[in-house]
Parts: sequence; C-alpha cells; structure tokens
Amino acid sequence: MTDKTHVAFLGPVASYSHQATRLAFPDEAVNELIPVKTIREVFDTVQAGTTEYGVVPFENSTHGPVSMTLDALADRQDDLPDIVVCGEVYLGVHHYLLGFGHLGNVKRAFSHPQAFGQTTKWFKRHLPGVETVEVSSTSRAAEMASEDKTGESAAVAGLMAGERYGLEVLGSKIEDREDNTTRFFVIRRKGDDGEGQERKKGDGGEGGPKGKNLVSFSVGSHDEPGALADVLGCFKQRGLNLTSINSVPGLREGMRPFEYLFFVEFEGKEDEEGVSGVLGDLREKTRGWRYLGGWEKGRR
Ligand SMILES: O=C(O)C(=O)Cc1ccccc1
Repeated sequence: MTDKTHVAFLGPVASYSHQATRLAFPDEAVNELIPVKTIREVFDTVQAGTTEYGVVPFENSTHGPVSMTLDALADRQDDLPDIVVCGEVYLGVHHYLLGFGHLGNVKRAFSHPQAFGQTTKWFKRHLPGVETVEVSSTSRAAEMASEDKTGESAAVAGLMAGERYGLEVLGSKIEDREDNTTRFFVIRRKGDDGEGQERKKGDGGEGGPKGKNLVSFSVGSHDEPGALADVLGCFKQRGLNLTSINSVPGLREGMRPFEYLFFVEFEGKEDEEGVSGVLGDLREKTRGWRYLGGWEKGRR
C-alpha cells in the first residue's frame, strides 16, 4: 500500500458509493480510493486498519434506510467495536437503464436493491414483469449486463457506470422522484484523527457549521409503556433536535424476537454540554448504548 490515505467504498468502480467517495475525498494526490465487494467489507477494512476511512450509503430520500449499513452499525457480533461515523455526504442520484440494443429485448435487469426501490414506477410502466436480479452494487450490475451481448440483460446504474462498462442508455432518469438523494456516511476508527480528509473543522462558535451525532441503544423493557419515550425525552429536555430515528431487530444475547436496537441522530457538537449530558442520560436510562460518532453536518 502507498503512504496515501486509503478510503474503502462499495465497488466495483463507478458505483454511486464511488461518486460519493470522490466528493468526500476529492484530492487524488493524497487519497487512494479502494473498491471492495460489500458494504460489510468497507466496515471490516476500516476496523482492521487496512484502510483509514470508508464511505457507506446510509439512507435514500425515496427508499429509506440501507439495511446492510444499519446491520453493520448494530455490531451484533461485537466485531466492529471501533467504528465511528466522522462525516456525511449527500449525492443526488439519477438512474439509467443501461444495456445493448432495444428495451423490447430486455428479459432481466440487474441492480442493487436500493436502486430497484427507487425506480419502481418506471419499471411498472416500461418493463412490467421483467425479472429483476439483485446484485451487490449498481456498478457490478453494469459489469454483468456488459458481459451479455445478446441485449437480454440490462442494469439500473448511473451514467458513470454505463460509460465505464460500455453500455448504451435504454432509459434516462428513471428514478421515481427527481429529487432522489442518498446520504452516505464516512466512517473511521475511534480515536484516529481526521487527517487526510477534506473536512473543515467547525469554528465551534455561534453560527458555525452545525454538528450531528449518532447513538444506538436498546431500552430496558419492551412491555412497559413509555420506555422509548423516556429515552427520547432526554433529548428534548436538553434541547437537542433529533434528525433521524431507525430501528433493527436487536438479536443480541438476552433479547427476544421483536425487541429492537434503536439508532438516533441528533444535532449538537461533540464538545457541547448538552451532548455529553445526554450521553450520561443514556447510560442511566437504556439497557445498553453506544456513541457512534459526531461530525459536521453535510451540505445537501
Ligand atoms: O450500488 C451502488 O452504486 C451503491 O453505491 C449503493 C447505492 C445504490 C443505489 C443508490 C445509492 C447507493
């Protein structure tokens, strides 16, 4: 490996994750962007220290949360203990149907499940009943479509992937909503500093860029009314604005089916009193919790 800053992303090259990674780490002279095969592998290479950073899709404005990322953040096997979020990037996402020849010849479409979830209307109208095959990323889908020269296979992916894998455009801007946007997280190991990334530190003063934080927690009892409301009330009491809430099946030892791990994002800077205060509240009011990082709010 080189002495550059290494950044892992969901490949192969020309995925949306690749585009988001280029936005977060634009300087090619100091950053080496490394494609890996799965979102989980992005987390694993950062945890292992093989790469200093990783970029993962977190949520889409049309189709919602990215389950593979939430699953990794849940860290149910306790093998990603040092992962924290240290940045976010918004990427406007325009999808294309890419293949060879004519739309009428397409028998199957490959893509990432998120991309299918963002193009349902177009498929219903233009390719009803066509087989949809979920693969690890949109760029992998484009690569697979390019290997079938019959014109029966197509991919939902971005223009960059179409160009990279020599595909023709059979459908343009096929996303359900034109404001379709994906938010990506930049992850790193806890305690490692932010060197190498083009992140401007906030001035910490009045009017400076706002901070965001992510925590995960489980509540003491799923049978008592108000267990979750009590925890959320702590944020309200300290005047901390919540910006997202997600949940996944807990599946940890001692947890039963339909008991959840919650993820809450809230505004505030890591060094603010309210933020450290609410982390103290979580210590008291939850069954278990984890601080998953703080970062400067990204531009949409
Ligand atoms: O498959 C990709 O290109 C990714 O980076 C995941 C994804 C898929 C669809 C929209 C945004 C991100």
